Amino acid sequence: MTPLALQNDGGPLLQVRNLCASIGATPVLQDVSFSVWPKQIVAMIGPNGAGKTTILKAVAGIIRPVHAEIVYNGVRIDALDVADIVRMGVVYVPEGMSVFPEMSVLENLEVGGYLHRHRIDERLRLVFCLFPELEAKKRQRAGALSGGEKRMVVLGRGLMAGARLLLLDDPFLGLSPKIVRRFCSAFQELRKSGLTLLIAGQHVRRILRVAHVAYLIEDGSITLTGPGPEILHHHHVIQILFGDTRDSSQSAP
Ligand SMILES: Nc1ncnc2c1ncn2[C@@H]1O[C@H](COP(=O)(O)OP(=O)(O)OP(=O)(O)O)[C@@H](O)[C@H]1O
Repeated sequence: MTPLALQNDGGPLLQVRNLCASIGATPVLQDVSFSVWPKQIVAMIGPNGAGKTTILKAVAGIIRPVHAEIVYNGVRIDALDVADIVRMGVVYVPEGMSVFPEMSVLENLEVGGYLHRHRIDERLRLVFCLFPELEAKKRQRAGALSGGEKRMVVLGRGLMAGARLLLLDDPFLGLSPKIVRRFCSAFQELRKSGLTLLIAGQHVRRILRVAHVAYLIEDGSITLTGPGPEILHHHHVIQILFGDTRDSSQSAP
């Protein structure tokens, strides 16, 4: 896999400071600050409704924060449009398996690359290298794919957009343990090739096992930070996310 170049001077790739966001009149995030370093896998975990998706969408420019300073690769992005943020390499990959069902797998992937048409072949090679089954089915209707394959297309579309920082919203939702393992390997491959991943979601054990750094979000604020495997064993995380006092690494998922 070809390494992807980034102009980073050794500092954080993404710095979010004092992010406050509301949905309608309801405050959802309060003073969220965190950093993501290049080639890291960073996790955002927390109970339902804690604000994980809102953080990803604010970074991607999909939700306009009430207040924030968001710096990506040395450039302030919190007032930019979504398309400009995508062009810089920050790509939000939504949860779910939404594909254009009547279009082919290849056409679905090409839709993701419309902002970077000149490097479409290189990105297709990356997607097909990660998920050879998509290459084998590239002329088939995307609507006929399995759930796991559709999820590969959704991630593939994000890669086709030229992602350097992938914002992955609940990437394991609805997937079998076998496909979850495939995606974990794909994430590690992407990281080795130079990408940085910010993963939010409910499959906490899976996510924390691959995360260099994890942030626990509760009621719109960061309440705990640490290396992924350490957070997995933290008594507060076990209590609020697993609802018991057993060692969280021992049970599925
Ligand atoms: N479209 C919306 N309209 C109204 N409230 C919303 C909307 N989207 C999110 N919210 C509220 O914002 C808060 C944060 O939601 P968010 O989706 O960021 O949480 P989350 O941590 O990603 O949750 P989950 O793990 O359940 O996806 C929740 O209280 C939610 O009810």
